[in-house]
Amino acid sequence: MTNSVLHVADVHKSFGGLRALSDVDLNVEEGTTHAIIGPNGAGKSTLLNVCVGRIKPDSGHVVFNGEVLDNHTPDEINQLGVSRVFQTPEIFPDLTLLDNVMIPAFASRDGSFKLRPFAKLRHEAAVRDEAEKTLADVGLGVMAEREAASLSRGDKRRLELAMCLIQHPKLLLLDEPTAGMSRHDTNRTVDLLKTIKERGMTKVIIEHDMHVVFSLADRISVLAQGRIIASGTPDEIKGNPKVQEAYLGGAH
Ligand SMILES: Nc1ncnc2c1ncn2[C@@H]1O[C@H](COP(=O)(O)OP(=O)(O)OP(=O)(O)O)[C@@H](O)[C@H]1O
Repeated sequence: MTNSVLHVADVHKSFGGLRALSDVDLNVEEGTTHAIIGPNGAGKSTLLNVCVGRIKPDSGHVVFNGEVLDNHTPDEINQLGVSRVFQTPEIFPDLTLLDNVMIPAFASRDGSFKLRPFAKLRHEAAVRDEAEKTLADVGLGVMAEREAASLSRGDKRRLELAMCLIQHPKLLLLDEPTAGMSRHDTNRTVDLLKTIKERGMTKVIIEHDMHVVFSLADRISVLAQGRIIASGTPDEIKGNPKVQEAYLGGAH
């Protein structure tokens, strides 16, 4: 029997007169990679923001691992095991890569990092080892002592991914992880995400690059004008005329 890690139930969200999400239902099964695709402005980022508690829906619910998230802050949702890689990487530019990865590791081991940041130094050696290993996993091992500001855009995204992975999230949400990357960097990122998939981590990925989507996704949901117009396996989505009309046959 499959196990739903993330359940989005009948979510609505408007910004003023604009309906960004209407009647959105989504089920993400444990260990799968679920892609959300759709044209620009379809509501994909809004949906991820609702899932991580950055945007509160007007109605409907998000349930993670059986827990209703309605009243949880983004920090609490992160502590429950949900991590997100943003469209614009959220890193500490003045710190080294190693420090960037150690910070969320302290947070996930000891509760909110903001509370007692340096009371946790006894863990430092173990955390440092794991941070070095995680940087190596994402291909940034040799740059561990460099300042994060000096990285290329693609490497910043890989760094942010390392910052998520070290938290061992149950659910990883990726908002256009290959946007702006060269084909070479995109392929490296796809390989990395495949490795993570082999470890059984559940992922939701927003992506415009269909090569990436069809390389990684077990299931795909298509958003258009704030509504899910189709959900299914990659083959079902490829053959769905509504999807071809709304998305695949369009500008993308
Ligand atoms: N904070 C906000 N205030 C007002 N309107 C917003 C806000 N956030 C998003 N929107 C609008 O909601 C709609 C959905 O935006 P969203 O960013 O979720 O789409 P998207 O599918 O992620 O688009 P893209 O692929 O271009 O990133 C758009 O019309 C956008 O302009």
